[in-house]
Amino acid sequence: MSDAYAIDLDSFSLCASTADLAAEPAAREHADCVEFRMDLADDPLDALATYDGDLPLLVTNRPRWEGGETAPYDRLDALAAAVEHGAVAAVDVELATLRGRPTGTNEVDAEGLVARAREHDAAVVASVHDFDGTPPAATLDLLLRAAAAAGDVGKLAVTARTKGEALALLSATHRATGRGDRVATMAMGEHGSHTRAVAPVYGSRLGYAPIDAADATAPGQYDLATLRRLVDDLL
Ligand SMILES: O=C1C[C@@](O)(C(=O)O)C[C@@H](O)[C@@H]1O
Repeated sequence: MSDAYAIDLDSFSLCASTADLAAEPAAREHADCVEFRMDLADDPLDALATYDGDLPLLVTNRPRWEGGETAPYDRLDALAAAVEHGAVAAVDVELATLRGRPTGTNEVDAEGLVARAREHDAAVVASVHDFDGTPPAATLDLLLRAAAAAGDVGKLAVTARTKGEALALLSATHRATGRGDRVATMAMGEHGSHTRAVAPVYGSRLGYAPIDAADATAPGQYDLATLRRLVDDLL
């Protein structure tokens, strides 16, 4: 990564989530970075090769087993190639991968990917997603602690089936920040939308929003301009 493209993980950064890097100019007004969803793009490495936008990139290549679209066979290799790009400031790696989930035919394993990221000064976002619900408080604490230890920031996206579950995620975020863990949190789904605006108040370092609401990459996301306004009003 070149210094011009750093993402500040010591304060809140808002990522415009997109599968189309050509949309970056439209994100500049409100976003601090772009989450490039490589798994949703047609030729992600080609798109990266020609990227010359202003915003730093966080690259994500989500496998199907964690709610994404990538077939597992080449996804870590593609991420390892991506972190060599000067605009890539961070890479998302699932905690399950970092914990040794088999990586199949990839030449690069999780350790190799992290080493490649380090070589190129790209931060590692260790991520956990629960698309079914929100685990009990003790599990939220364990997951956040483990994710924060495994990456430069530990990200936890759960699904809030009730407002109470959304509140449980906010409380876990508050506890994690209190014990010094660098985390990013959000509750997916209708009951969790407000956590995207409020979690940064409790220390969440990353938020995600589509430039247009129609292109949401997760349930319950606000569009980019709305989340920027809400977060800025609260922080
Ligand atoms: O992991 C995340 C968080 C997210 O799922 C969300 O709920 O905003 C959106 C994804 O694009 C991103 O990779």
